[in-house]
Order: sequence, then C-alpha cells, then structure tokens
Amino acid sequence: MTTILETINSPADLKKLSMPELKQLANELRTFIIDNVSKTGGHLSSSLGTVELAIAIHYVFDTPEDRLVWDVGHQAYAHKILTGRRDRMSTLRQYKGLSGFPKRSESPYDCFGTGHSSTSISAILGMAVAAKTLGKKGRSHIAVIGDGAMTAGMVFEALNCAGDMKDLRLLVILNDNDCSISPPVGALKNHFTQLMSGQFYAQARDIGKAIVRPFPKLFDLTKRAEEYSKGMVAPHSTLFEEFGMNYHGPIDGHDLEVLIPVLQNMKQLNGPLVLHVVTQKGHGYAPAVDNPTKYHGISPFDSSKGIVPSPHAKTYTEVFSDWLVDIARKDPGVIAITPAMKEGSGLVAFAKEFPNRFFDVAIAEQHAATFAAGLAAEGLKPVCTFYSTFSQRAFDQIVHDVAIQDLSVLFPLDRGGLVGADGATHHGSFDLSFLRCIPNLVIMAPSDENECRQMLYTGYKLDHPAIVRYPRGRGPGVPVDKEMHELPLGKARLVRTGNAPKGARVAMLAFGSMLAEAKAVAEKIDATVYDMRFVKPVDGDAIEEAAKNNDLLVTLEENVIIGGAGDACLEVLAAKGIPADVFQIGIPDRFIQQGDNLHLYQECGMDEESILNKIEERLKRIG
Ligand SMILES: Cc1ncc(C[n+]2csc(CCOP(=O)(O)OP(=O)(O)O)c2C)c(N)n1
Ligand SMILES: CC(=O)[C@@H](O)[C@H](O)COP(=O)(O)O
Ligand SMILES: [Mg+2]
Repeated sequence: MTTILETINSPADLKKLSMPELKQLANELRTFIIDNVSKTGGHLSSSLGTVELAIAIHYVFDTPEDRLVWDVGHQAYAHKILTGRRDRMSTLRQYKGLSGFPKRSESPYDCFGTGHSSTSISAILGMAVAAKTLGKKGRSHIAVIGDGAMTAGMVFEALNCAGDMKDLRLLVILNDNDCSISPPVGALKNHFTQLMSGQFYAQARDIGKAIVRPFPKLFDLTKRAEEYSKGMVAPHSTLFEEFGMNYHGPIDGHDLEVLIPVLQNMKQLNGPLVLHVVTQKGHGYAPAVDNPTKYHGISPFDSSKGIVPSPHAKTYTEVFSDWLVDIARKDPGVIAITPAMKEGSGLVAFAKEFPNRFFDVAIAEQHAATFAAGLAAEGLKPVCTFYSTFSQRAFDQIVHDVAIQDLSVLFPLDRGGLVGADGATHHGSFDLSFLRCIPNLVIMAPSDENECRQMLYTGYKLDHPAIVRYPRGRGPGVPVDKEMHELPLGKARLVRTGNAPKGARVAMLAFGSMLAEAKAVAEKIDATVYDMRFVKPVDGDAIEEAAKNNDLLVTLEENVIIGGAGDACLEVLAAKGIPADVFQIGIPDRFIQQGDNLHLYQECGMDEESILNKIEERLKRIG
C-alpha cells in the first residue's frame, strides 16, 4: 500500500492533504527518519522534534519562493524529505551523498547553507532586505532557530538590526525544546522558562486561541502587538519585544491544528515577527525523548534496541578527559570551559567532579576565549576546549585577548582535521593555518594518545597560550602513561632513520595524526621519519638535518596545505637558505565534503597509497 509520504515529491503535494492526512504524514515521516538515521547515523533527536514544524511551514508558505533558513541545519531532515530528497536519504552524510545540513547546491529549497549555529537571523534578514531592494514584495522570510542557537552573540547582533526594520516580511520561529546538545544553560534559558510558566503562559495560551480563530486574523495579531507594546498583556515583556519584534506564543509545535492556522495568520503580517514554538527533542522515539543528548548526533544503531554502548579503545577526547581530571585533582586553579560542547569535548567527568570549576558558557566561542583570558589574567589555569571548526569563531579573541597579553590559557582543540560525516562545515581544516601566524602561541599536534597527554601537560605548564590539536576519534592505541612530563619545547622526535640509496633518500616530516601514514610509507621506501610534534615553534634543527641528509622532504599534515605546518618547514628552509626539494601532503585548496575518512583521505591524496605514488613520481623527476 502506498503511504502518504510516498506521494509527496514536493511541498506542492502537501497542500492537497487534509488535516488527518497531514497528521498521518507526520507519523510516517517520524518512522522514516528513525529508520533512516538508524542506518546512516545523523542528528536524530533534533530532526524528530521538527517534523510538524517542517510540514506546517511548507504547507503554509510557498517555498522555495518564500525563503526558509534552518539554523545549524541539523534538524532539517523532514524538510529534506518533503522537498524531493526522500529517495536519496539513504545516502545522508555518506561520501558523495546528501549532506547532513542544508546546502544551496543540493536543492533550491535550501536557500542558505548552515552547520555552524546562530547564523539564520542574519542570513534571513539579508534576504528580506534583498527582496525589498529587488522589489519582491510578496516574498516571506522565515528563520527557524533553536533555544540553544539563540544563545550566541551573533543572534543578538542580528536582532539589533532586525528589530529596527519594520517594513520587512520576516518571521523568526523560535523552536524551543529546552535543550541544546546538553541541558540548556544561562540567563536566556531562565527567560524562556519564564515565558513558559504561570500567568504569562496562561495569558499567552488564551491569546494563542485568539490567533487560531480564523477571523478576524489580522485584527487579532495587530491588536495583540499593540497590547504588548503598551505593556497591557504580558506581566513582563519578552526579550524579543525589547528588541522591537512582535512576539507570539508559546504554542505547541507538535499540534498541526494550531501550527498551521497560526502560520497562515502570521504570513499576512509585515514587520519583524517572532513565533515561539514549543517542541520536544526526540519526539516520537522514546529512547531519544528520555535521553535527547545521547541521541543528538549518532552513529548507525539498531532502532529496536536503541544505542548500546560497546567497549572501544580510548579516543583522543577521552585521553583529554582523563588528563583534565588528573590535573584538576592536583591543581585547584584549573578551570574548564566549553561553549556548549560538554559531551563532545570530553568534559562530563570533570563537570561531575568539579561542578564549581566547570563552565558551559552556551554557544559562545568568542566569550569562552575572552572569559578564559580573564581567568588567566588573575592567575587561574583556564582550559578552554573548542572543536577546531568552532574555534574559527574565536579568532579575534585568541589574538586580542589571549595572545597579545601572552596569557596562559590552554586550548585543547578537538576534531582537528577531517571529521567525516558532518562534512565541509565541520572539518577542522584550517586551524593550523590561522593559528600558526599568531605570536606567543605554542601549537602542538600529537601523533598518539600518550603524546597527547604529555602535550596537554606541557601546554598547562607553559606561561604562554598553548594549543594541543588532536583529531576526532581514536589514535593508534598507544598505552597512556599515568605520570606526566613536559616535552622539550619545539623539538621533534626522530622515529625512523632511512637507508635508501642516494637519489631516493626521503625524509617524512609528519605532524600529528599523519605520522601513521608517514611510518607506513617509510617502511616501503626505507625513508626517515620525524614526528614533528610542534607546529609552533617548529623544529628548525630537525628540518635542517633532514634537508641535508635527504633528496626529498615530504611534509604531512591534516590541515590545508596553504599556510599550514608544511609551510612552516618551507619558511625555516628559506630563512636558513637551505635548498631542498619539498613535497607537501595535506588538504587541498577546496572544501572537502562529507564521507568516511578513508574516502576523504583518498580524495585529498593523503592515504598511504596516494602518498607513496606521489613520492615515487617526484623521485623520478628529481632523478
Ligand atoms: C558555532 C557552533 N558551535 C557549536 C555547535 C555545535 N552544536 C550543534 S547543535 C548545538 C545545539 C543547538 O541547540 P538548539 O539550537 O536548541 O537545537 P536542538 O539541538 O535543541 O534542536 C550545538 C551546540 C555548532 N553547530 N556551531
Ligand atoms: C550539529 C553539530 O554541530 C554537532 O552536533 C556536531 O555534528 C557534533 O559533532 P561530533 O559528532 O563530532 O561530536
Ligand atoms: Mg534546543
């Protein structure tokens, strides 16, 4: 029997459905998403929470002519399915398959690419202003943003602009599921909780009924907006009204009978509008409702059993997590900071043992860095963790607040390099390039788990800012010493001395995770291998020695070649006036999409076989 879902090839098909059919469609979508994500992995909890919202928006608005931006974009699976991509959902997050996030090149319905949080209001505002400028009068502009994403500074920069522009067709839908990846934190959470409670909610509900009544639509909303502006309705004003936006809600984001007429009414209004929609993260799948954090972003699993933890070798994140607890037990000055990535960055154990020294500052990378600088200025030992990709947001703070003042902040940088299924928005491809140019910073890249622990300790002991940059997932499985020691600053480690004949003598200068490939290739061509350890200061003596004793130097890094660690080696050779044939392996100058890392390595020419072939070709040319 054909399901309703199978009849939906575009939002136009949705508009033909009755309310009971729309409700049936919501159920089918949920089942489809659970089944699909159980095979592909992905962001399950958030996408289950927005099923009705996606149906209602596409039912009411005329996408893609009306513009719709999903903040972060990890909740947009129902949107993808409803907009003609159902048949390709089995390729979600796979190599050459559908992206896990909205992507302009993938569909006209994805009018703006996302992945990093809190960009939606700025983007939709730009589009609304463009529509006005281009004379596209009837076009609506909708941003869907979560309560977690609302915490980032960029949102407030956008609201500050939007609230002052009264003649745009702009609707911000606050998708409030009372959850970021972790439970929500901060004063904004308290504000949203207040909006959901007591007298305010009761009044809002009554008004909600009024909004739902079919006639007179405009009158009700306009009147309500006036009442708000006169302070007549709410006992306290909402944040959005303080910013000059018309706030409506909260309403039940799983009730299509409410959502659809409210959106139909709001569609007719001009001005910056906010609709507060309450949803449940994981809605419709009990294990995800019980533990939305665990089911936030997941690997493939058996949906009949839920996620069953399996024993595994420690990841770099876990090595960091253990180190942090160990050092914090010794030093009461250690403070840990995360911008909303407690679980992913390995801070759960620390937060449990040292709740007063743990700060989840919400999605606020910029603030996290400067907050750490303030702590360091007073002599404490802040350990401020970032995913490499999200650290991009904190560049100026690392320069201006930390490095210029040479403050002793340790930045463990997780997910350095290719991260796999999240793709271009999330690969940690650039950090070595944009951080290496900052004076005072020490940058280390471990090639195994024990080195990671010792580098963290080395960074912690330094009186300068330090970065320890490690990849997503596991290392080679080296045992980790309990004791800690400082590594000699800026010194590489000679791992293997090659003995190839003249004309074929190769030295591999490997940074971080690429040591594994370097060693494997070296075995085949009898090459010399250095574990460079420090990207900054890079070991000039080792580079000089390698250049003098070999015919070809190969630098290897999991970072873009441009400006990366290999370039640091070239700079040394140029400064010392040493002629050398240097070949750089790293991420090429283009955005790498999603997929398993093996495919991505091959695509970048960073896998063992590609490296070997390239070296052999190069040696032929030299010879
Ligand atoms: C700049 C940035 N920092 C961190 C993240 C990681 N991240 C992805 S989703 C998320 C939580 C978002 O919460 P919310 O907007 O409420 O959406 P929900 O997951 O609840 O659906 C975080 C912290 C990100 N994508 N971008
Ligand atoms: C959407 C988002 O930004 C995060 O959920 C991210 O996908 C987490 O990545 P990890 O799976 O590497 O923790
Ligand atoms: Mg949320």
